[in-house]
Amino acid sequence: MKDSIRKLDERSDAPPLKPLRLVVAALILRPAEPVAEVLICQRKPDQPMSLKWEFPGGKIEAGETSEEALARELQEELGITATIGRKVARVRHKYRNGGAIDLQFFVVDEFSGQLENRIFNDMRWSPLTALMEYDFLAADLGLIKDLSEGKLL
Ligand SMILES: Nc1nc2c([nH]c(=O)n2[C@@H]2O[C@H](COP(=O)(O)OP(=O)(O)OP(=O)(O)O)[C@@H](O)[C@H]2O)c(=O)[nH]1
Repeated sequence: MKDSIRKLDERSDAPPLKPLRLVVAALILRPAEPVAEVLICQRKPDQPMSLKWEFPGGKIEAGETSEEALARELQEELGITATIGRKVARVRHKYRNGGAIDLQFFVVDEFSGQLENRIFNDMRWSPLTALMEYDFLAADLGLIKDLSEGKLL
């Protein structure tokens, strides 16, 4: 008993934990030969983790479902109205700055509106098999390996 109380006390000296950020991202697909293509986006030079590639999306806000949050983000970032499809992956990742994220990926193969780059440094369609050529955010690495090897879709 004494032991566990001491351990709790020790822990209270630690810096406060950063809250887990709940994030959703989209694999927007379009048919192509010989393999389907997915939309990838590059972060701006002045953002944290600058110039890394990621999938469009962002943080879930209070009161939103994952799908609602993703539809909102795609409207804000790309100007499209997307139909959010099935969830294909969920990963937890701790970045070195101490921030942890819980990231869910959904397929989108239907949207209306004209795709428009509103916030990214660059944006392009990549064949699934070419994804490993891009410098992606660390949390995405397992997913892009699976996608590039045809394991997930
Ligand atoms: N949209 C998106 N975010 C991702 C991916 N992978 C990944 O680690 N993230 C992280 O998830 C968070 C998404 O937050 P956000 O899009 O709302 O805002 P942000 O980049 O300005 O981040 P910040 O508010 O933490 O500075 C970021 O910290 C981003 O680095 C991904 O593939 N897509």
